[in-house]
Amino acid sequence: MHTFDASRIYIALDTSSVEQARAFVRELAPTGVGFKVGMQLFYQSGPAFVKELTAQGLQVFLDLKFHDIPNTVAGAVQSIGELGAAICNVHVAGGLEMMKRARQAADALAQRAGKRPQVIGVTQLTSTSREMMNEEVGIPGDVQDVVIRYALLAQTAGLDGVVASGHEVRGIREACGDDFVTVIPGIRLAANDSALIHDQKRVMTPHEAFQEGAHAIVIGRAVTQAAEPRATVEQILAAL
Ligand SMILES: O=c1ccn([C@@H]2O[C@H](COP(=O)(O)O)[C@@H](O)[C@H]2O)c(=O)[nH]1
Repeated sequence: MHTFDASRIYIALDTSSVEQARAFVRELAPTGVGFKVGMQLFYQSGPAFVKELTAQGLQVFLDLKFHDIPNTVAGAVQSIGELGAAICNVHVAGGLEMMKRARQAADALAQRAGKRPQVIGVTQLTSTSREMMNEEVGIPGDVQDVVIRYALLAQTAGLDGVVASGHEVRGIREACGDDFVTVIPGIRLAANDSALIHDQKRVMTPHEAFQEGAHAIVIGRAVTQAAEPRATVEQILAAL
């Protein structure tokens, strides 16, 4: 039996079929974890699968990373609002006005339905390295500095928090305060095993991310591609 609040861990359901996703949910829900539905699953299973999860009382992070003009993003938040997800997200790079409109749409939902998802901003993807950011995308400086700047902008817009890597959590908490939510993907069980890091660049173990002060973490392949996903989650929880 573990004392750690398992709902601070979201398992990324990046599966190629809804049946596969359901099988993971059946196996892992008893551990108390939440689930992240991203583009791969949402674009095939649609809102119905999100509702299916929230109707069971499961905690869902709907990771669709909206990035469009303010009016369209506000409409998107309104559309997904009634699915009952705990968290949804937008790209900070969409700008202040876009983020404000996303938050307003969530507030309008709270007025109508009595609750709303937390709206958080994606800073720099955990698959982005300093070289990629500087040379490919053309944003100069340290990733950490850019992420903190984005986090401050997200906070100014009224967002509840950000998605970042574990390497930036401490800086975000210092800049934005302890209540500003940090949700951390790029989680690997052995951060120094390059074969298991896949396309991620800024990685950390669950223990390290929570030590840094993460509010929640996202784990995908380290669990879903494990030989025994349930035992892997239990081991992570026991170590926390
Ligand atoms: O910066 C980001 C934002 C989102 N993600 C998402 O998290 C999971 C991570 O999956 P792993 O298999 O654990 O790498 C995935 O769904 C991404 O879309 C992210 O990795 N980084």
